[in-house]
Amino acid sequence: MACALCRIKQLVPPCAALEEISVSTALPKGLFISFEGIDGAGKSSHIEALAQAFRDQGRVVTLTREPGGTPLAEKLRALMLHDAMDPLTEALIAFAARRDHLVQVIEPALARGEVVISDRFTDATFAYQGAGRGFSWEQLSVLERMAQTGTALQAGPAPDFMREPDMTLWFDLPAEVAAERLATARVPDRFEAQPGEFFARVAQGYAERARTAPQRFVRIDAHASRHAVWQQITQAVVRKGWLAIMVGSKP
Ligand SMILES: Nc1ncnc2c1ncn2[C@@H]1O[C@H](COP(=O)(O)OP(=O)(O)OP(=O)(O)O)[C@@H](O)[C@H]1O
Ligand SMILES: Cc1cn([C@H]2C[C@H](O)[C@@H](COP(=O)(O)O)O2)c(=O)[nH]c1=O
Repeated sequence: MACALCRIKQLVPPCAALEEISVSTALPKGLFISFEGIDGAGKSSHIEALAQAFRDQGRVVTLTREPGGTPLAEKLRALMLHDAMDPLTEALIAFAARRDHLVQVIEPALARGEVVISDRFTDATFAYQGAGRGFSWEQLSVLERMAQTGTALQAGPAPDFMREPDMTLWFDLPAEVAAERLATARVPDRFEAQPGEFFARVAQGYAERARTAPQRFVRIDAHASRHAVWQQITQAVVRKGWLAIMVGSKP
């Protein structure tokens, strides 16, 4: 469609006004943000608030979780959280659920230019099945590559492009503090029922994962007040230029 002046002057190629129109109607870039941390670190207390902050600034948000996010992956979640199994079975189920989640939900939303916020993603598998259960990180890396490659829908990424979050907000909290927070909170699932040493290992696993991807990870000091945690989250996304400064916003 040419602008009014172009039509009158019958200009070909069209003028800058047309370029402006095409720029302004272009899809925003999809963003993929994951929330990570041990059980009880405080992720769920802020995830909806971040989604709302994006909506308030005109973005469409897909809020999702792992394991889960699709009908099939939610069935796999129920198995993972409640049925006894060995560490490799657990890891395979986590990646099977993730593949379905990527193909059915995450990639289509990113291709539509949405903001995808996921309560956990692959770092949880490295932390829980890797550091927590003692499963080899090398082998988890092979599964990661298989499950997260070849899913992108937009033209552009190379065939071997492996989907990862653009930013991971890592809620870092000592295992004993998380345990205190969860003590009265709810009936524990198979993971939440694990002893303190398990969560200490999982917390170390997250720290190790953060060391390997410093450009993606943002450490959130989750031992702070809810308000201070929220400020750290908003600062991280504002610093990236993904949100404008949010004066007086709160979780
Ligand atoms: N900054 C905070 N200070 C004190 N308590 C908090 C803070 N943030 C959350 N909590 C409380 O800690 C408990 C766990 O929080 P929340 O459910 O958000 O954690 P989570 O990381 O989502 O846990 P899970 O991964 O197990 O679902 C809740 O009772 C919540 O009210
Ligand atoms: C993605 C993923 C998750 N887990 C564990 C971590 C938690 O204990 C549960 C999910 O419960 P939440 O209340 O939704 O946080 O699952 C895991 O062990 N491996 C994974 O890949």
